[in-house]
Amino acid sequence: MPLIALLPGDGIGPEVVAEARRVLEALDLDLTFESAPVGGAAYEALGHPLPPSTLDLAQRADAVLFGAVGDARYDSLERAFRPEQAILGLRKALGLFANLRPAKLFAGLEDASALKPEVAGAIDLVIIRELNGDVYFGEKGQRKTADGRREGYDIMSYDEDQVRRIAHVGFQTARGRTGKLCSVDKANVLETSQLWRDVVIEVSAEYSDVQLTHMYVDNAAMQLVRNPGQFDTIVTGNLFGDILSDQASMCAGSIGMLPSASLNGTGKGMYEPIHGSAPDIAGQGKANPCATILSAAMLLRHSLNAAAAADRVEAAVTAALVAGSRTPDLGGALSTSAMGDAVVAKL
Ligand SMILES: NC(=O)C1=CN([C@@H]2O[C@H](COP(=O)(O)OP(=O)(O)OC[C@H]3O[C@@H](n4cnc5c(N)ncnc54)[C@H](O)[C@@H]3O)[C@@H](O)[C@H]2O)C=CC1
Ligand SMILES: CC(C)CC(=O)C(=O)O
Ligand SMILES: [Mg+2]
Repeated sequence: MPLIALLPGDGIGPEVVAEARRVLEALDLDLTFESAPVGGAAYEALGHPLPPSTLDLAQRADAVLFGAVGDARYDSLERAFRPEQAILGLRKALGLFANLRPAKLFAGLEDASALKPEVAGAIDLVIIRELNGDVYFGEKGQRKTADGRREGYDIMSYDEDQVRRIAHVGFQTARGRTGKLCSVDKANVLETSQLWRDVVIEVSAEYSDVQLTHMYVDNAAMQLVRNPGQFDTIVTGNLFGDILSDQASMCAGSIGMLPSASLNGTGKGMYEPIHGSAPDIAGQGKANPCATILSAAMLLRHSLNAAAAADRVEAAVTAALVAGSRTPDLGGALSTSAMGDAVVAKL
């Protein structure tokens, strides 16, 4: 019986994870669930954002369903104790180097997109974001310059093995879709990106069936709103992927719609919406649970080998949206749990 670790976290995390759990339970798949605190909730309960008991559960489980972490009230803590360190720590400890962030416009959401309907309608892409390296995991700190001024620093780096393994994920993903891979970097300025580009080109020799292009990240940000339909698979680093996926979400209607899968090549994975803990709407029943429900579908597909069940969940989300079910971010008035009800009713 597969064990799913539920790590709801902070803010809207518990609200959206509760709905995704209901959807998974409604499938009657014989899953077991175990929950543990993470982020600010874990700091309050156990004095650390990623306590050993939570990490142990994540390591024992077949898959992890994660909500979100973070709240301004922890922003003055020493960095090691801040909620966000929990998500970074889990990604590192579980070796989750490949983050898949699909962005497509669900039927009927053209009016929710920030783009013109005819532009938004073409969006169907996946961002493959490297998740274990880059500036997020480099040496960082604050120090004093020789003349006594404060200076902050974060080292950006990738080694060739890190780039190679995510490049393979990019090429393989593109191969399974329309065969177009766009590698996004900043090779005109950054040495980290130059190595990235060189290694991606080397790996491309093994994928002659995939059409590889390169784009600078600033242009990619612009092209995503100008013509998102030109992209199929994007492979990029941790920082650029983080930013571009939030942007892509709004092209597709709402940040409350985008799921993600974080994988390490073993079949085990962590699944989470791309959004954060949204303190501005937490506790008000306004959060859109679809990103987390769709993350649960990715969990079924990638970790439990249950593609038919994943298809069922995705079809139920589509059917609920087509029937007009909308949370406030999509221009509707349904509460988080009413949106969950609408999806469960369509399973
Ligand atoms: N993976 C994680 O746990 C992440 C955590 N964070 C943390 O979350 C906290 C808030 O960060 P923000 O920059 O405000 O980003 P955020 O993604 O939490 O919120 C940005 C905006 O999107 C809205 N939003 C987000 N999810 C939504 C949903 N499901 N339905 C409807 N509206 C939604 C929020 O209300 C807010 O206006 C911070 O502490 C941050 O560090 C941020 C991003 C990812
Ligand atoms: C809080 C960050 C570490 C994570 C983030 O913004 C993301 O993964 O999208
Ligand atoms: Mg982010």
